[in-house]
Amino acid sequence: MGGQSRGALFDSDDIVPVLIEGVLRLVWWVVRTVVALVVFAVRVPLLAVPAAVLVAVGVTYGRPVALWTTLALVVTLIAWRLLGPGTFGRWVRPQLSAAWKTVAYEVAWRRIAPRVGLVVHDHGPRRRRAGEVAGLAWVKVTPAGVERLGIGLPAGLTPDDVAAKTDAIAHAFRAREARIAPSGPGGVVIELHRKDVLATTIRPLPVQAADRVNLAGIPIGRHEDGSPWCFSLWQTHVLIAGATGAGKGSILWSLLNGLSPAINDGWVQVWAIDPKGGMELRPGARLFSRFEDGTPETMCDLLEDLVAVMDARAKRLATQGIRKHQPSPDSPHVLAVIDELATLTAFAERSVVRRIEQALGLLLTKGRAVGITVLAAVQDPGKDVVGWRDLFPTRVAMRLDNPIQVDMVLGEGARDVGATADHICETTPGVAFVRVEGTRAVRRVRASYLADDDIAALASRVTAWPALTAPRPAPVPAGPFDAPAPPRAEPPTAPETPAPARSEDQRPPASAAPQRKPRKPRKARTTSTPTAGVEKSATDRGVT
Ligand SMILES: Nc1ncnc2c1ncn2[C@@H]1O[C@H](COP(=O)(O)OP(=O)(O)OP(=O)(O)O)[C@@H](O)[C@H]1O
Repeated sequence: MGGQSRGALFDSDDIVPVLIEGVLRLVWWVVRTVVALVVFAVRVPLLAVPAAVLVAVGVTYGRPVALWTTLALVVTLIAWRLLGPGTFGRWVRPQLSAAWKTVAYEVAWRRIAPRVGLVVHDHGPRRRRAGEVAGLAWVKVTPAGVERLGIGLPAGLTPDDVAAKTDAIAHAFRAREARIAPSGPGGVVIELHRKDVLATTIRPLPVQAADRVNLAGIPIGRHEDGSPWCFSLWQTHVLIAGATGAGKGSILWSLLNGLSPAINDGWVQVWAIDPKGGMELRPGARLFSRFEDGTPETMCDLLEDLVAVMDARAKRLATQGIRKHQPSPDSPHVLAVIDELATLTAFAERSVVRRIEQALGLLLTKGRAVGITVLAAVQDPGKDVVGWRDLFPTRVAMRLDNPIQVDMVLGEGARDVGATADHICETTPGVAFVRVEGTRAVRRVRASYLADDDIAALASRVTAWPALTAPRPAPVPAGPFDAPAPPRAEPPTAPETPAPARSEDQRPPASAAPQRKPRKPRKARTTSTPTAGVEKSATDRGVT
């Protein structure tokens, strides 16, 4: 009676088939072990190569020599750790921890993946009994201690399926947070964060007057992996959303700090509106070519003046057959900063609200191509900016009140792939989530913090060039239900000497690229920054 045992190859009790089966199984086991060793050696060369060398030394020269060699290796590593902790932390520690964590994760992943549901089952007629589990392909550890798991996805699983399980994966591996990072087709990368490397305040990056500013990558803080957080103002508009005290100001000041050499050289201008009465931006008024913190009407005027500059520039570029604006001191890139978009229209007359909305709409739809970037901050991404949100290609989610707001700011699914902006702690202002360009993945970042002294030092070493001017378009006629607009408020401290008219359409064509030219002697001039209230001549300028 030879009933077939589970997994037996031959249905027989004869000795020969049993022997053949035994030999086949042994060969299969040897092949699998060799393949596993080769895979291990490829994945963890730092462990495999020394291990192979030590085995070779032991076989060739005997065990005592192998033991002494091992001891020498360990002493060398300890000495390196003590004498050069920087290079050890950069080159050796990530490799060593990846080596042993590869082994640990190999074991743990097989247990955890099916439990969190990362498994697919066949539904066709040729059903396999066991499901196919998402496989662990590799393990890496970054110098900042982030553990990255490369996962191969079997047919039927998508990165979104893994994203939906990030909370369960984080808990299973006892990590603080798990996030999905970009990867090629058929795979996904899970990042496990065990400690908060962004817990401490980041000092502002030192900026020299001679530094070359790259509008497509202004360093303003740090990523979680320790690399610099570089912010692009090139051909984009920026929306920063965060509850009160989230640290929106730190992103703004870090940007101004990074831009300061370009502001000083005149190929970047900042036009700023502070509807909260100048609380946030007034200390940096010298950096702004235009600054308004007074009435809604004056802020509206600033936006309409910028629309006029935009239209004049668009006309000039079209006449010259240029499709993309290149900033230069003759035709600078303009960054329009609005600190608290909702307050801008909250207390204005209806007719002024309409003018503001029209001007803002024009800047957001037509400004990018002609070198105008709008950067707006909001506390509530829902009610405050629901109509504008999609016109801001770059969005930053700082500490928010609920998960719905996270998706409102960063786009649908952002919360699922790990943008837990609603979990950002109140004790870490300046922390934010941003999208990784061109992907659905998100990254956690922190902006550097400029204290009042840093802002004062920044403002003392940089002076903005006079604001561009261009003829204003005719105002939109008031509707039948609009309240009559109040007379235009005069700036409280208008400069005595009018700013030199640097009309866009009168100036020579822009140079090809933003280059630091030797400073040309400039006539004594005043800024058109009425509320700055200081006349600034070229000799006043602190940066050389
Ligand atoms: N990047 C940062 N690092 C450390 N501390 C910060 C950072 N940013 C802000 N802070 C601290 O948090 C406080 C609030 O920051 P900030 O005023 O920029 O917040 P906010 O989002 O602009 O708030 P509100 O919308 O109410 O103006 C600051 O006074 C400062 O003490």
